[in-house]
Amino acid sequence: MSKKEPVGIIGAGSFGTAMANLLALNTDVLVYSRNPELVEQLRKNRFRFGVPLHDRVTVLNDFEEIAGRCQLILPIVPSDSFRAMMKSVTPYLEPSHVLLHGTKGFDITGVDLNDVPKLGIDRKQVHTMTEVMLQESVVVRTGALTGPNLARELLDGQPSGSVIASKFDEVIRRSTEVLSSSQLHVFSTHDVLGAELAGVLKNVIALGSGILKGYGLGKNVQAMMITRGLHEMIHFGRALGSDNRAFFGTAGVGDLIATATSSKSRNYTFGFRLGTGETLEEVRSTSQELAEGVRTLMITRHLAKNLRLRVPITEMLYQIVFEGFPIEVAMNYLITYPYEVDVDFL
Ligand SMILES: NC(=O)C1=CN([C@@H]2O[C@H](COP(=O)(O)OP(=O)(O)OC[C@H]3O[C@@H](n4cnc5c(N)ncnc54)[C@H](OP(=O)(O)O)[C@@H]3O)[C@@H](O)[C@H]2O)C=CC1
Ligand SMILES: O=C(CO)COP(=O)(O)O
Repeated sequence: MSKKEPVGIIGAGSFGTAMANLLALNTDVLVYSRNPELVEQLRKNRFRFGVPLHDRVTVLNDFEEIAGRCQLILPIVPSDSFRAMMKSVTPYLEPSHVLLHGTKGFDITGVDLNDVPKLGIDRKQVHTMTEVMLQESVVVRTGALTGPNLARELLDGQPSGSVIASKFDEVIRRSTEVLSSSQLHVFSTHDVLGAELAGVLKNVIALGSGILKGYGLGKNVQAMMITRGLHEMIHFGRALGSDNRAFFGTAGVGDLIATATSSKSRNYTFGFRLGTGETLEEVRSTSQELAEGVRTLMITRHLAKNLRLRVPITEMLYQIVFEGFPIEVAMNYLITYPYEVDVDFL
C-alpha cells in the first residue's frame, strides 16, 4: 500500500484520536464518528482531548465514504458496542478491506452482562474482537493492534511500542507501514489470540493494582499483584486456547506494566477509587471514562467458574468490586493462599 492511501478509523474516542494523530504522521486519516454534532464541532474547532488534530485527520459521519476511500480500517470502540458497531458498518465492507481493531475487551453472546452472575457463562459465549469481525463481515484479512498504548501519553506526543497481531503477513506489512514512526515502534506476531487475550486480561490486573494503591499499600504487594496476575492471565490464556509467548512480550508484560502502574490508565484509576473506599456505583456514576477491566472481570470470573480454573486474584477482585468484600480480608486470603511454586507455567 502506498503511504498516500488514506486509513480509516471507527470511533473518535481517546484511543481512536491518539491513533489518528499517529497515523497522520504517515498518511491521510479518515475518522468515523457516529455523532454528527461531534463531527461538526471538530470541523470548526480541531481540538480533541486537549490536543490539536493533525492536519491530515478528517472526521466524518459518513462511514460509506470512509469504506469507499480506505482499504485499511481500524475499529476502536468499546467491547460492549463492538458487535453492534460491526453490524452497522458491515453493509459497506468488502472482502478487499483489511480490519485491524484496537479494542481490549470481550464480546459475549446469548447472555446479558447483568444476567451473568445468575446464568453464568461458557467458553462458546465469549468472543475476541477478531472473531466478531469475521462473524459480522465479509472481511477476511483481520488483525489486532495492542501493546502499552496509554492514549493520554500518545496524545501528548510521547513514544511507545505497539504490536500488530495477524495471521496475514500482508496485514502486518500494510499496518506497519502506516503506523511506524519516530513516536511508535511496531512489533508483529502471528499469535493473534495470545496478543488479544493479553491486552484484554491485563485490564483486570490493572484494576487490582489500582485498588491496592488506593488502599494505601506499597510497591511490594503491587509487584506481587502484577506477577501473580500475569500467572492468572497465562492460565486463562491457556484455558482459552492460546500459548504463553505473547504474555511475555510487548502485548503482555509490556502493556501490563504500563496499565497496572499508571494513573493515566482508566482501569488503574477506577481501581484506585475503589481502594479509597468508594463503591462501584459511586465510581461508575461519577466517571465518564471507560474501564474495560470491570466488564472483563465479570466475564472472566464466571468463565473461570465454568472452566474450573484456580484464579484466586480474579476471585478476590470480583468479590471486592461486585460484592463489597473487605479489601483487608481479601489481602489476607491472597497472602496466605497456598501457592505451591513460584513459576508454574513454563
Ligand atoms: N484509551 C486508551 O488508552 C486505550 C484504549 N484501548 C481500547 O480501545 C477501546 C476504545 O477505548 P477508548 O477510545 O479509550 O474509548 P472512548 O470511550 O474514549 O471512545 C469510544 C468511542 O467509540 C465510539 N462508539 C461506541 N459505540 C459505537 C458504535 N456502535 N458505532 C460507532 N462508534 C461507537 C464512541 O462514540 P460516542 O462518543 O458516539 O459514544 C467513542 O467515540 C477500548 O476497548 C480500550 O480498551 C486500547 C489501548 C489504549
Ligand atoms: O490499554 C491501555 C494501555 O495500553 C489503556 O488502558 P486503560 O483503558 O486502563 O486506560
